[in-house]
Amino acid sequence: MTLPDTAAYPAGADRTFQVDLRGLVDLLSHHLYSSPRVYLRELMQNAVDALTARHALEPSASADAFGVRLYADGSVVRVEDDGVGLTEADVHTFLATIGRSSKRAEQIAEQRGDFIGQFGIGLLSCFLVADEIHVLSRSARTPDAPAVEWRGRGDGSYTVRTLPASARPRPGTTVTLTPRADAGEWSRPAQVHALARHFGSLLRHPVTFDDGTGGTGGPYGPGASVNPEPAPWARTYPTPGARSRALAAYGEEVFGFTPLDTIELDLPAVGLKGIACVLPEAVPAGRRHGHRVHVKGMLLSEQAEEILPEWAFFVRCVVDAESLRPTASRESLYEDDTLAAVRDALAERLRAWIARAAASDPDLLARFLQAHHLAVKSLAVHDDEILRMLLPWLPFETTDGHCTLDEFARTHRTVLVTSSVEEFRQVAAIASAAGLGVVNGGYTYDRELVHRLPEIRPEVSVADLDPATLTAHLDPVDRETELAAAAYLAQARDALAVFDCDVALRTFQPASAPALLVDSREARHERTRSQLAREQEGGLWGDILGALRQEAPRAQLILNQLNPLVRTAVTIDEPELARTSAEALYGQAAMLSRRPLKPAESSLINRSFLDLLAHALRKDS
Ligand SMILES: Nc1ncnc2c1ncn2[C@@H]1O[C@H](COP(=O)(O)OP(=O)(O)OP(=O)(O)O)[C@@H](O)[C@H]1O
Repeated sequence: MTLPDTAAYPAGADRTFQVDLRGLVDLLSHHLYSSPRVYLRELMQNAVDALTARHALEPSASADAFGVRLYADGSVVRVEDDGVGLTEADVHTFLATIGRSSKRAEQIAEQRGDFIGQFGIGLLSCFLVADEIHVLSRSARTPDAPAVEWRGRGDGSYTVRTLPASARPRPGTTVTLTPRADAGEWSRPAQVHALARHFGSLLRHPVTFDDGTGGTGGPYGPGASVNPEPAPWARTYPTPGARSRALAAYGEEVFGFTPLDTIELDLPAVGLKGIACVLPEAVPAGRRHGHRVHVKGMLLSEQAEEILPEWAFFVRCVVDAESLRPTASRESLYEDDTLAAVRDALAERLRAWIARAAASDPDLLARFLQAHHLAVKSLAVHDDEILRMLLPWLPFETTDGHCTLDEFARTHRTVLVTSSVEEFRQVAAIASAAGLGVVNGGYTYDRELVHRLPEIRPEVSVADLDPATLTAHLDPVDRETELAAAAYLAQARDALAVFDCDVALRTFQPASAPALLVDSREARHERTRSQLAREQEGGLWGDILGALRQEAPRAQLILNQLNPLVRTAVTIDEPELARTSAEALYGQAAMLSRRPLKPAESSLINRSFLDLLAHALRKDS
């Protein structure tokens, strides 16, 4: 089908895109803005940008010469500023042209960083709560220009008319919205006041709020200040202690927890100031927290993750920066070189705080590590400096209980480390009775970190604990005992051959432990693979598994000659009972290792228990 050309557009002529404003607003409200409440942030931000432009025009004016006045009485919301204002031509160019912003114009390119807005779409957010935007403005750049009135409607139409100067005697702009009934939630006076405080409490220009009651009926105004005090880090305090208490109290007010400590942030190069609050409790590793980011005082994002690296999940920050660039939604930051540099510099500040605590405040360091040792471990793995500073202080699970590596290395010049929690559980009691110092390397980062201990404590050596190391530390029994037990050991080996398990007799403490099953997870996997390969012999799968087969290390059941039960067991001359007792000892040692049991092992435990019970009952009857 060919569309007929209208007379205004001869065939082949260039045409102009039409914009369906309703569709565009719908898109913004569902995909760009998190909530209709952002309309107030956008209006306040435009007012603040207009003040910035006015100050550039009149540099000698004092900082509080120009301000912003908010008004909400339940039926209208008004934002009035003493900013640079607009002429009729400006209105056509900027207000009525979506995507065009005066803050991006060529001639002010060098000043662009002074403004928060730049995309030319922020005003559209007003359509989230109202069908019409009413603007009354008077230009400070062209003081003799008349006042101008613009009415923009959600259907895409607008009207402009000029008014006598008396309609707005002083330069500046007033934006008035009459919120729809369905937007009442965002336009009630108390709500507008709360939103204004939320977004604007750190703004540097005077911002006031009026609820239209003339100060008689309502809690605000006229002229109640939204930002009565400068940011807490910009105030002066009588003592450093008073300062840090005030910053901690602010952190608590903003985040709802009492910080373990408050770290001041100050990066003059990007005009950034703020605080990082150290969380008093551990958070799951890798959970990133949103930080509150203000740009030129205006709260843009409460969920900005980008300003700190991933490892810094033990703090939440509030910062106010001059030259970070928000994205169009304002809810995150534009990833550019400045943001990368800010992230690095803030990370450096956090490291410096850790270093200071390590060097001069052991109590703070201990409380910090108690809550955040996991975060610090993840950091130390990649950060040599943190590793050097903090590795000796980090807690580990060892055969001497939970202690720091430094404490542990004082009594164990050779530190052995297991590769899994399960191996540690198997050997801990026996290794410590044998005088070996073992650290549980099974938790994330731990084995890697323990192996790096000699970098900072060269006198200490670290080795992986394998079954052979442990067995070598268990005392062999004398020849005579070994010979006397030989028959029993042979029967036990035969009974346990199905589990690829060897049996040996040693003496070790504690004497109450009858047997120790020395095995490693890798060895077990290797044996499972070999077994599968044997079962599938000849098939394609069997060939593949067979090709992968290595010399599978065997498990070892080490019987304890010091244990009374074992002493009796090795003298059993009844073959069936000897087998059953060996199986029972194996089953008990496997259960003690707390690793998951294979079905064959569970049924072995079951069977040996019943056999032993039957044997005991037979004997009694
Ligand atoms: N209070 C105001 N005073 C003077 N000019 C204003 C005011 N509000 C809006 N404008 C003009 O209207 C233009 C469009 O505003 P809008 O909020 O849509 O976009 P922006 O602020 O430029 O960019 P962004 O989409 O990033 O907010 C602005 O660039 C500015 O020229």
